[in-house]
Amino acid sequence: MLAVNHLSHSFRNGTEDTPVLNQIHFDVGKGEMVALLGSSGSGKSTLLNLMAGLMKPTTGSILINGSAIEKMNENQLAEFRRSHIGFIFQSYELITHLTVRENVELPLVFQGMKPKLRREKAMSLLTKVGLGEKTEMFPSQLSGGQQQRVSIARSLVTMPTIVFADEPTGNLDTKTEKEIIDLLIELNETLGLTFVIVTHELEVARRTQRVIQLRDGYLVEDGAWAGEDE
Ligand SMILES: Nc1ncnc2c1ncn2[C@@H]1O[C@H](COP(=O)(O)OP(=O)(O)OP(=O)(O)O)[C@@H](O)[C@H]1O
Repeated sequence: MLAVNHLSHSFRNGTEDTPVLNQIHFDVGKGEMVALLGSSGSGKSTLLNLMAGLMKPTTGSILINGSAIEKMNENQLAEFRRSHIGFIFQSYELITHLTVRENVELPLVFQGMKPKLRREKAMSLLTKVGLGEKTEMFPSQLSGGQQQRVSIARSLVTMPTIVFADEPTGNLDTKTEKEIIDLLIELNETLGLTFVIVTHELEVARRTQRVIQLRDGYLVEDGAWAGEDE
């Protein structure tokens, strides 16, 4: 499903290379739900951006369903991301002048799907995430938790191979955070979707099956959640 092979990444500051990830190596199987945990600056976002094909690694490779994404050119990658990768952002990234339903339909518009079918798919997912009554509203008319539900529905509407989430509960209060985690777990269990969730919220890590911890660019733990400390 996902294989991260001896991945290292450095950023160039002027003439100096600053290593941010060092020899990161792990696999994620189909249907797994993994939390990627680490304190600020540990390299979580960089790793997520590499896995989602938003950046190319300095060395190492990332295989999704057996395809090495770092070897793809721009067009191949865009096409691959459209059909295989879902992404949930901390700040939702919804399009304000489109309705909730239109936002969820958008990835299917890019796939060239016919309006009737994409509308049905969007409505069905919006019902699943508890927004069946809000489909014709605009994002600004919804709460933060509801906007994140729209973003989740949008990330799943293409039935991607893997869904990456970047601090999906980072802007939410504790109660809403719990509801969003419950929803992600339910979607993982009922649809067999594979999730990698970047977080520094221990509550998220406590609830997933597996936690991968980064510290200063190194993978320091990989297994079931075992403690209170980061
Ligand atoms: N474009 C860049 N150029 C130079 N250095 C960068 C760049 N992006 C990130 N870094 C550095 O890489 C390191 C890891 O950053 P990253 O954003 O991956 O960490 P993080 O664990 O996601 O942190 P946070 O939880 O605060 O988002 C940091 O030291 C950061 O300063």
